[in-house]
Parts: sequence; C-alpha cells; structure tokens
Amino acid sequence: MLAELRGLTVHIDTGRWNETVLDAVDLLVPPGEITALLGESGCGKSMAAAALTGSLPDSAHTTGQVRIDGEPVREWRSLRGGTVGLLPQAGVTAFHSEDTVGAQLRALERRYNRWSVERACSAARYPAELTDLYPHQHSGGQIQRAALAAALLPEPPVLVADEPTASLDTATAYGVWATLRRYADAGAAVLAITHDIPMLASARIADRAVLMRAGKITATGRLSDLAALDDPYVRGFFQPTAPRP
Ligand SMILES: Nc1ncnc2c1ncn2[C@@H]1O[C@H](COP(=O)(O)OP(=O)(O)OP(=O)(O)O)[C@@H](O)[C@H]1O
Repeated sequence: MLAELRGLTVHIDTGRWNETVLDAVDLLVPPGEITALLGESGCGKSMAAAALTGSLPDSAHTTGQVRIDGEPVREWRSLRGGTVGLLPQAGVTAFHSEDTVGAQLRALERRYNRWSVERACSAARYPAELTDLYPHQHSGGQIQRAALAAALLPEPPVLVADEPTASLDTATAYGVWATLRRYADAGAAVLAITHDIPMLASARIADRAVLMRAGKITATGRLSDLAALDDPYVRGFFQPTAPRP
C-alpha cells in the first residue's frame, strides 16, 4: 500500500499564536521500503506523521491531500490502526492509563485477530514480564517498545514510527530497526522519523531518506546520496561536529 502526502499544507492556529508547520509537502511512503524522515527538532516531522495517521490537532487547518494507494483519504476512522499504524513519539500516549499494558495488547489481539501478543512483543523487543504493569510504571524505552508492539498487532500495511529508538540502548535499537526492516521487507510501507542517523547509515536500514527543514521537504534520496550533498544544513546531520547554519 502506497501512502502519500500531496501538496499538504498545515497551518496551526491556537488563537494565541499561529504557524504554518507543513508547507506544500509531497511525501511518498512506498510499500516494501523504509522511508526515513529526517530534520532538525521542530521542523514538522511529527506533524507529517500526524497528517498520515489522521491525528492532527484540532487547531490544524489543512489544504492538500493524504492518499492511500492513490485515493484521497476522507474518513480516517476506517483507516486508523488496521490500515495505518502509528508508533507515537511518546509511547505512553498509545495506551490509556487505567489498564495494564498486557490487557490493552490482548484487547488489540482480539480486536484485529492478526498478530499474537507474543509475536508482537518479541518483534518489538518488549519483555513479556512487564505486561502486568500499567503504562506509567514503564521506563521511556520500555513503553516505547510496548507501543511498537501495539502498533504491530493489527499488522497495518502502512506503519509510521515516530522516533522508534529514541530512548533505547544501541543493541536494543538495532533489534528494533531490524524488526522494522523485516516488516518492510514483508511488504509494508514504513515511515520512520528519526535522529538516529549513525545507526541508519552504518546498518543500511533505510531505503530512502527525506530531509525536512522549516516545514518543507528540502531533499530526497538514498542516505548516501544525501550525505554527499554539498549543503551545510544537510552536512550538519551527517557530520555532527559541524555546526548547523
Ligand atoms: N499539538 C500541537 N499544537 C500546536 N502546535 C504544535 C503541536 N505539536 C507541534 N506543534 C508545533 O508544530 C511545529 C512542528 O512540530 P513537530 O512536532 O512536527 O516537530 P518535529 O520535527 O517532530 O520535532 P522533534 O524532532 O523535536 O520531535 C513546532 O513548531 C511545534 O511547536
């Protein structure tokens, strides 16, 4: 399934301040691939994820389209979870607070009848012995992996992972990237938002990378092609010692 943003502009107006957070963004997330979305903090990556997963804030005004397999999306409720899965940047927001993570994962297993809880937890590197804990009793990295398990359970053909490895040690992060790689190899369209460029580059995990700056897509290509660009903003991502302009 191909997911895409077409000419998507998102303007946020909270009444106290307003800002254009996405500016005519064209973004392709093809099946069978991991597309890495990179860019400096606050440039709009999570907003692009929210647009693809139908979870923009109420204060957002949009123009342009979100398309799944070429068809403009009008009714998000029918797509969420089963068709388009989201691993949110703050994993704890994937759960409600009143029930254990295990109970919530089992509810997803029953609802979608796709992956088992055991399979999803193992793929997400989430330790099964934690399932009796409530969401707030987890560490940041633990709840992030629980949220990945929750996102995988419905086996969505499109998976958006917002900083899937941000709170993880290197070995666990590598395991999570390997899972996302296998998930894409099985046919899913995966969009991974990340600052974990050294891991992406060394393990050749992503098929393509898309670079954002101030709400706009500024470059798209293989990671190695982007790394070779003679642009100070781009170089800042690949050579962390160089100050960004
Ligand atoms: N719920 C919200 N309501 C209003 N504005 C928001 C909301 N969430 C984010 N923004 C604004 O949208 C802009 C883009 O934020 P976004 O979260 O997409 O950045 P990001 O690239 O994902 O950053 P980071 O790498 O730090 O997570 C920021 O200026 C931010 O202040």
